[in-house]
Amino acid sequence: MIRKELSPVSFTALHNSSNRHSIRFPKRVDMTSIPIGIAVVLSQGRVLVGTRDQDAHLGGQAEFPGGKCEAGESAAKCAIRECLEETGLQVEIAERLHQEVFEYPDRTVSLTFYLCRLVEAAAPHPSALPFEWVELETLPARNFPSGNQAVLRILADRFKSESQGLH
Ligand SMILES: Nc1nc2c([nH]c(=O)n2[C@H]2C[C@H](O)[C@@H](COP(=O)(O)OP(=O)(O)OP(=O)(O)O)O2)c(=O)[nH]1
Repeated sequence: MIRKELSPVSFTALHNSSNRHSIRFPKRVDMTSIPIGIAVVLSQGRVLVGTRDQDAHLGGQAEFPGGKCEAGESAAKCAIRECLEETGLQVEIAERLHQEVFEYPDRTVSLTFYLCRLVEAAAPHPSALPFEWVELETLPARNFPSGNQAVLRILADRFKSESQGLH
């Protein structure tokens, strides 16, 4: 008989009758959240921030450019597309900052935030746009929805630790 060495963990799992025939799934399998791609566009220590339409979900609150992913679209592509549609600015992804499933009272969204930078040649002056450039330090004081609070903390930490800013 070939005796296979088992680690204490797998040995326990194999001999626990309740585990033997069951497959374990993560506690929460998320089937219903709406995927959202969001662009946190940084340029020279400032960030693009807009205000959500009054009649939209979370109307009147601050927002980064972003929106719902189209069928088959990645959150990253969505963030770039939504940013172009909403602000006229072409951006590229620098890194994924944060992802979380957030439950608002009336809907659950899967928010993926990307740190983005402007693509040099395609940057119209944003002063005429509904979005404005705001100093990174002022973000916590703005009226962002609850789903943005974690990413705001991440940005604040990054800004503190990278005293040169996130250019
Ligand atoms: N754009 C954006 N949406 C956010 C942020 N934080 C946050 O919780 N959200 C939520 C609000 C909405 O429930 C959802 C974005 O969906 P949306 O309705 O704006 O998407 P969309 O532009 O595709 O809208 P629509 O044309 O289909 O109405 O994500 C944020 O910083 N930016």
